[in-house]
Amino acid sequence: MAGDIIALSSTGKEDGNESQQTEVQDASGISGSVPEVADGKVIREDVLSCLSRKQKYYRLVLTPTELLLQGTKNDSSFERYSIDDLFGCHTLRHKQHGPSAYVCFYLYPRRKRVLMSKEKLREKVPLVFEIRKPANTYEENLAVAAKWKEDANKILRNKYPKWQLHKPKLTRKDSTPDTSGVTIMTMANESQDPLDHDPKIGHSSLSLASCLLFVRRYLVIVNPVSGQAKGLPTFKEKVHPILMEAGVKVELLVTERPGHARSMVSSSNLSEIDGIITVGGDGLLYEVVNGLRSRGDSDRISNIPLGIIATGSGNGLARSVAEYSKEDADYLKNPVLSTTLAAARGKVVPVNLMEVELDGRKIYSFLSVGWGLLADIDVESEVLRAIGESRFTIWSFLRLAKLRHYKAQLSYVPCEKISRDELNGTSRTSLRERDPVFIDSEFISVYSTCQSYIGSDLIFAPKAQPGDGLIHLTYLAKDAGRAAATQFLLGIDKGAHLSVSGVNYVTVKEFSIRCPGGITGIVTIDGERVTGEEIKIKISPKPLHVFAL
Ligand SMILES: Nc1ncnc2c1ncn2[C@@H]1O[C@H](COP(=O)(O)OP(=O)(O)OP(=O)(O)O)[C@@H](O)[C@H]1O
Repeated sequence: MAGDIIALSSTGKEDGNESQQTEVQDASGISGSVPEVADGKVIREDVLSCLSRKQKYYRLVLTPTELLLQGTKNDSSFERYSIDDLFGCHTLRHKQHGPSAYVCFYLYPRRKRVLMSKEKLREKVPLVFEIRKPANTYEENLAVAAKWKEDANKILRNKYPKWQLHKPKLTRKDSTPDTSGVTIMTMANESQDPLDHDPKIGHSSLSLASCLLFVRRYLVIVNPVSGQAKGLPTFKEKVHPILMEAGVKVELLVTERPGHARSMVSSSNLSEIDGIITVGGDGLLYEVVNGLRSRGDSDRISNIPLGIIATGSGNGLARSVAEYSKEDADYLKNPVLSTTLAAARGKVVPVNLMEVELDGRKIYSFLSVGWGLLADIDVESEVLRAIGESRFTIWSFLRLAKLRHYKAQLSYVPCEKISRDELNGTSRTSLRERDPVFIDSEFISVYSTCQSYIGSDLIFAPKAQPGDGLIHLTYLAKDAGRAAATQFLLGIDKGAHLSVSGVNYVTVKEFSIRCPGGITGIVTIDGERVTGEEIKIKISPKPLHVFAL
């Protein structure tokens, strides 16, 4: 622990005053001026002792867009961190109650992991600085540390306005939402500490200096049996610490049975909840989306942003959202970190949602509606669940060997994006609708999605864009034959299935399937089996809002 620091200078420029060129001479040996910064503003700067680095002293500079570190005497270059990579800031104190206070910045920048590789991936870089002026009491040092924290959090709040939701209500004692008999644990309280046992900081002797000012409140729903049944430990060890760093207060629901999440979300008081995070797969998310949309109360509640921590065996929406926000590489390497940071950041993207009408019932689908070959494989291969993902390959061969055809009338309204050139600056709607199409035939498969990926590595609609209002529909009629069906299945992991001869691909705003005497065969909505006479699907006018970086 740094113990002999003397005469540190500090410059705090409240409310974005003009930058001053400040000379610093102190025990650190760092001298020189505050750098010219890109946006011309220095909000706060100081020379401080850094606990999370081997080198002790750094000049630390906070601007509205960057955190800069100058480490070496007479070195005018600065290590630069974008504010976009800052996910939280807290003040800390030593557990032995010395006079020093500390400020910690939680950064997750992209860095090269392997020396020769060009690939940069997100990685935690916590920066802990000691505030200790010779004559100051702990309270006085804490006041200086708190200024850094306030300034950093103010920048984040200005940049990400969702951070300010419900702020006035957060000062009162914890209250668990009315959960209609469902047990929800309040996870975070003053004694919990995102730093505890953090090996990257290497100072388990530090704890939070004052109680966390929670700026947002999330309901986290964990399916403990999803994927490899590691949902709960994953949440506790990898997700919750990052949410705490970002000042998120967590209400936790661990599901006990199928349908639990849906009943909880559809009936509880969610008025103080700023986001719902699912830790599981698409099945858990399906329950949450339908539970939310079944509520009769305000649009704000049914449109609460959703976060998806992908720990299930099917994570199509999480993968699609990572692609929309250009976080693919990070997602593929570490889906839990990538999706947790998105939830912690609080930024959202609009995501297409389909409204499915099935014999008078309304069901919401964020991923896919399938009938025929793909739906058969998805559902019937459940009997081989124990063997993992290879169940799909085995069942595909079985179904191709005994190809089935289903008689129906498929109708759809083709719809496409109007190019920017055609729009030419006018405020016309960007979708063009064409005349309805009716096809009476025997079908091998009808499959639709409104996202790019339908599984972690199945790119079904490469051209899908977030919230573009389009359903991507494919169908194979009987005369396409087995060869086309085989090519179709083989091409899905690369998006090559759409160019197979005999595969029809259209973008639509609505479609329906009618069978004489009711739909035969299996119909799936987001992988869940449904039954009915007639099914009508259209794009929902209200998209989902999903956390994305
Ligand atoms: N505690 C529980 N016990 C058993 N099933 C549950 C529980 N909680 C939720 N479920 C059900 O588990 C199903 C699958 O959940 P989820 O999508 O999170 O995991 P998954 O591993 O991706 O599963 P799948 O491969 O079936 O999609 C959901 O339909 C949900 O209703």
